[in-house]
Amino acid sequence: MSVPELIRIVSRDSPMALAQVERVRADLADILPGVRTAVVPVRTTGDTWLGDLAQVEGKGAFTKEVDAALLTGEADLAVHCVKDVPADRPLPAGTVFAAFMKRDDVRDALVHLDGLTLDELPAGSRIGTSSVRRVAQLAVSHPHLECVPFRGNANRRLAKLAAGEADALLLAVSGLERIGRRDVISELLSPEAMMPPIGAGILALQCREGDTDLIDAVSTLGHPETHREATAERMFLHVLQGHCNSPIAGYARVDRSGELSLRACVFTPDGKVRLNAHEWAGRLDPATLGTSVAVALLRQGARELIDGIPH
Ligand SMILES: NCc1[nH]cc(CCC(=O)O)c1CC(=O)O
Repeated sequence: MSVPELIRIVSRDSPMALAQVERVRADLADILPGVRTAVVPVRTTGDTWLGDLAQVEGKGAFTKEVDAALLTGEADLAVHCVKDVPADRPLPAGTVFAAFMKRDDVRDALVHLDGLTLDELPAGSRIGTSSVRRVAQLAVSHPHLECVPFRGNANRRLAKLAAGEADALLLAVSGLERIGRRDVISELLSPEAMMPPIGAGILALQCREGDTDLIDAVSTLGHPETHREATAERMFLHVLQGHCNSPIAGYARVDRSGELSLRACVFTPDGKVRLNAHEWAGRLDPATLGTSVAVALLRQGARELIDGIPH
C-alpha cells in the first residue's frame, strides 16, 4: 500500500474549519507534491444545534460526524481542533492521531467593537459566551460584567455582536486569526487572566489506523513540542473525567530549555472555588505528567467539586 493519489480531507464546514483545511492542504502540497487533495465538509450536531450543548450529549458534538466520514471511508484524513475532541474517552476505535501541528496562540481575546478592555467595560455589560470555563473565571476577575449565552461559529457570533445581541465577546485568538479577523480583538487576555482550555490552538490530523503509509506521510506535519503538550493536557483531562458543565482549564508548555510543565485548574461555576496545580515533568513522560497533575487536583477534592455541579 502507498499514499493514495487523492487524499480526501473531512472537517466541519464552518469558515474556521475550512480555513484550517486549507492550511493542511498547503502543507500537504509541500511534503507530497503530485498528490491531490479534496475537501469533504460535514455539518456536525454542534453546528446545527444552537441550544445548550449538554442536551445533545455535548461531548463529541463537533467531531462525531467527522469521525464517521473517516470510518465509513468517505474521507481519508480528518482535521480537528484538539480543543473539540473529547479527552475523557479514547479516540473512536479504528482511528488514530497522525500529527499534532505546531500550536497557535493559546490565549482568549476580548472582542469589543469600540475597542474597550475588560477593565474599561461599564458594569452590566453583556459578555457573549456559553463557555463555563470563561464564565467562571470572568465571574471572579470582573464580577460586575454579565455573561449571556452565545453559541454558533465565530463568524456567526461576530454577526450577532454587530447586531447588538451582546456588548462584547470572548473568543480564542487562534480562531479569530484563522478566519482573518484579528482586527476585531480589543484586548489579549494572558493565560493567567483567562486560563485556556485543554488543547487550545492545536490542530490534529486523524487517520484510520490501518492506513500506515498515509499516517507515516502526514506525521511529518507533526510538531514534537506540541505533541508533548497535547499528550500531557489530554491525559490530564482523561484522568480527571469532567463533564460539559465543569469548568476546567489548563495548559502545558515546553520552555526554551525543552522542559515540559503543566498547569491546570478546576473551578466551581461561579469561580469562587479554584483548585490549582502546576508541575514540571522532570523525568516523567508527558502522559504521566498529565496523570500526576490530575491526581494532584483529585487530592484537593476535584472529584467532589466536579460531581457536585449539575449536568
Ligand atoms: N468551541 C469552538 C472552538 N474550537 C476551537 C476554537 C478555537 C481554535 C482552537 O483553539 O484551536 C473555537 C472557537 C473559540 O473558542 O473561540
